[in-house]
Amino acid sequence: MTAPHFWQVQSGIMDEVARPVGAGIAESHVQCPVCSQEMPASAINLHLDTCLQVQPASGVSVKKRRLSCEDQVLLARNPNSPSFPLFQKAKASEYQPEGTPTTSPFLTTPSPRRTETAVKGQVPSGAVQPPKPEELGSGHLPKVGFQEGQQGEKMLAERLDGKPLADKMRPCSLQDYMGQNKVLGENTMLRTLLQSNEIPSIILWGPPGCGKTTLAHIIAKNTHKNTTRFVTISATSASTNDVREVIKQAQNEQRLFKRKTILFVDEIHRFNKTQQDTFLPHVECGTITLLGATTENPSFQVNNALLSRCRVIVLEKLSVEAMEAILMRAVESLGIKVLSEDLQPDCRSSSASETPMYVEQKALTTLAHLCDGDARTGLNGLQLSVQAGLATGKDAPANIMVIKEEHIKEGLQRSHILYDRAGEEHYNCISALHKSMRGSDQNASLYWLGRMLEGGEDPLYVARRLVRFASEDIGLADPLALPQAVSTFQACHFIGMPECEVILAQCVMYLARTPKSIAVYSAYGKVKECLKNHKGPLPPVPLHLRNAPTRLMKDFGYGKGYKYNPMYSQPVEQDYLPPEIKGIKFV
Ligand SMILES: Nc1ncnc2c1ncn2[C@@H]1O[C@H](COP(=O)(O)OP(=O)(O)OP(=O)(O)O)[C@@H](O)[C@H]1O
Ligand SMILES: [Zn+2]
Repeated sequence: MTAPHFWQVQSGIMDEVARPVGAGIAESHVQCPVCSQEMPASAINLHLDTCLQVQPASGVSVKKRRLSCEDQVLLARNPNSPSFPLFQKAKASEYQPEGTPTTSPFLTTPSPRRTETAVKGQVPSGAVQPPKPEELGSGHLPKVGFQEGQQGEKMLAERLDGKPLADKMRPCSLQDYMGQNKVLGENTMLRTLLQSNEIPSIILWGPPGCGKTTLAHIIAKNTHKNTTRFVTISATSASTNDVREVIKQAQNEQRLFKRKTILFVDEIHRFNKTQQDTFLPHVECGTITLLGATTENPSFQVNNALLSRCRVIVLEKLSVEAMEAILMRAVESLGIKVLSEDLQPDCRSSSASETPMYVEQKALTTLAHLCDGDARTGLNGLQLSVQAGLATGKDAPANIMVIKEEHIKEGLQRSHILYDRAGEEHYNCISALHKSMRGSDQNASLYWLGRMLEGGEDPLYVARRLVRFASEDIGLADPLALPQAVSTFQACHFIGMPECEVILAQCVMYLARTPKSIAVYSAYGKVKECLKNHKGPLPPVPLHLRNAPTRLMKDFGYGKGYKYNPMYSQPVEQDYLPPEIKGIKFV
């Protein structure tokens, strides 16, 4: 999630000051493994370059030095080294809010956002037009170009420093916004509205990294700059007071300057219903145009009154083609060349004056498939792979660096599978598993199990569901199912993931194959129904069914007339239900 820890205000007339909500966030610090010096995570790679040269390359121990010479070399050159990914990952996940001062040379070049004021008034109003070169936003990196060998590498490393690549590549115009044709294609409602400069309140609903935040920014950029201002808050960090403050400012702007406010609320589902209510009157009277983004089904998570005043736009996971286009644009911006399968890099021309890195077309395609429609995962995966490539160094004979499929796979961890343990996806998948087993489809059942486990689901959560299924859907058709499921639960409890996955798979297949019966489940349902619908006091337990452990109870007639079945050789005629409900059939 993009979830900025502060809110920022942008306006076409002037860039208003971004005000942090709560304490500002400090950049995380890491310790240099070579000299043990502490520094911001964004500075570690540059520092390592010099630090490794300054430290003597012998085995002699130096004060404060912790790693051997071999360790340093491994660390610097080998992406498989256990300590290697630490830095890369810390860098990739590290969040740098807009405007945070940074030492990265890349970010000290004027960013298009900062030059925004210079181009005000030139932005075509309304209509979606190709951006002019000077308007190209932060989504365009200056290309690395053809640099002298080592220097080219260094430049590339600098391009990757600071903010995650995904943030740097965020498109600023619909031109660079890939996919989502169902909602943005020709003659779609949204495109028409954008072209006519009519922005309604909108809730953007879609999986992580599909472009909700990006689209909101593009929409905001498309509106009349001098009649609208754009404010961003994130429901993960903003309080109700922050919301009130935004609304107050919006009212002032409306009153004093006749300017409307577009308020983008990221992860709007994180606001509770009362907080959502705060917007309501202001959305209704038009002081605020609300753009909300959510990964959760808005019909559960967003206030009904608010929902009825917004259009819900459903964004989908990005297609593989859209992902490829997004990756290609990033690769181009970084000055990395793409190697198609038949095209081998020319060793002679890849001398000192060439761009330092290539990426195999196949590797890009693999990445586009693996990131499961999440552009942020895709771009960050690319960033990790390039950084790994830079650390590995050039291939000796050809003297070039090539990012291959295996580097990509290494860069992406299993977390790429779209699975939200707390959210809707969690319920969708368990429901799909339950229904597949009920339908005796062992194939589909196994698939849904895999989706959950590979996505990081708690195996005990799945096991508990299997226990319930064994009774609810199988019951007496196969009374062995229940002990199977209970054993599965216990086994998962003993051994945990990943070993318990096959145990769960065994049980899932057993439950899918075995005969089903809901007789017990529905019979018990009838009993509950009967109890719920009973009018007046519940009938007393018939005296003959009561136990009579004391003299007094016997005197009251407890147990009187009870026929003890084993004493009879014939079936016994005896009522076991109170007379009031005699004759009701549950089974
Ligand atoms: N349709 C797209 N076209 C081009 N780039 C995209 C697209 N969607 C996402 N991206 C890239 O992925 C990054 C993350 O996208 P964005 O923040 O818009 O996702 P999101 O849907 O808001 O995700 P989350 O719910 O996790 O906040 C962007 O910075 C951008 O670089
Ligand atoms: Zn150091």
